[in-house]
Amino acid sequence: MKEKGLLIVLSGPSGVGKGTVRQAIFSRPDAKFEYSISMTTRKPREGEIDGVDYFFRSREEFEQLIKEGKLLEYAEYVGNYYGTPLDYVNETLATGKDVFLEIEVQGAKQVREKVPDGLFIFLMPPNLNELESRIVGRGTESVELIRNRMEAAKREIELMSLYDYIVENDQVDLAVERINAIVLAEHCRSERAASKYIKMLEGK
Ligand SMILES: Nc1nc2c(ncn2[C@@H]2O[C@H](COP(=O)(O)OP(=O)(O)O)[C@@H](O)[C@H]2O)c(=O)[nH]1
Ligand SMILES: Nc1ncnc2c1ncn2[C@@H]1O[C@H](COP(=O)(O)OP(=O)(O)O)[C@@H](O)[C@H]1O
Repeated sequence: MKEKGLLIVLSGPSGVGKGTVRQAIFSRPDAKFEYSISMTTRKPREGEIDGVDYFFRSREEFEQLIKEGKLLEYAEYVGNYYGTPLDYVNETLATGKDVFLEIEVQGAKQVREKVPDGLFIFLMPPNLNELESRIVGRGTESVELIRNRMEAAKREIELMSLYDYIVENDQVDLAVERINAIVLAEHCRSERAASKYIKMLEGK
């Protein structure tokens, strides 16, 4: 039987750079993980494609999926639902591939409870001033909302003890290297996983 893949969860406070780091990981031709495309009820932004960036669904459709137990986790974030399709994760892990989730902290907490042997990585800002500049720099929020975001970020940072590793996102490329190194180290911890990794290096 094939050894199951590793479930890798990248989370962290809003505005820390989760989406940016995830895109950098998957824009590399040698990306070793499978990205789980999330479902959301938020409207597509310009250039976003259904089935590539997200599976865009109506609230009714999303609530039906919740009822049917089709989501590994879900959360409501700034007025929209976001969730991880369960079947894709299970089926991909069963083929021995590592699955990568980039999700906000409430969802990550649910995954920690359901998949305790996953690899949980918390992305940290270098400091709170820098986090605030990134939220402001993104230009999507009003002054009032930025204050709320900063308060929420402090509460989100308190949840970091639920994670296996903390990665500082001072520079995107460095954060990507750290994440890749952590996954490699995790594979080396178990002998069976190490033999799987050797097979991967051999291209089998
Ligand atoms: N719980 C959960 N959060 C998700 C999922 N997919 C994306 N997110 C998070 O939802 C938040 C909002 O994402 P998005 O609307 O793309 O806006 P962004 O703030 O520009 O990244 C980000 O923190 C994502 O990490 C998911 O499947 N589940
Ligand atoms: N290492 C970094 N240094 C400087 N700016 C960054 C870095 N990582 C992300 N950013 C910027 O911070 C803002 C928030 O990033 P984003 O990926 O949307 O965060 P999140 O997905 O965690 O909410 C974006 O404008 C992005 O370009």
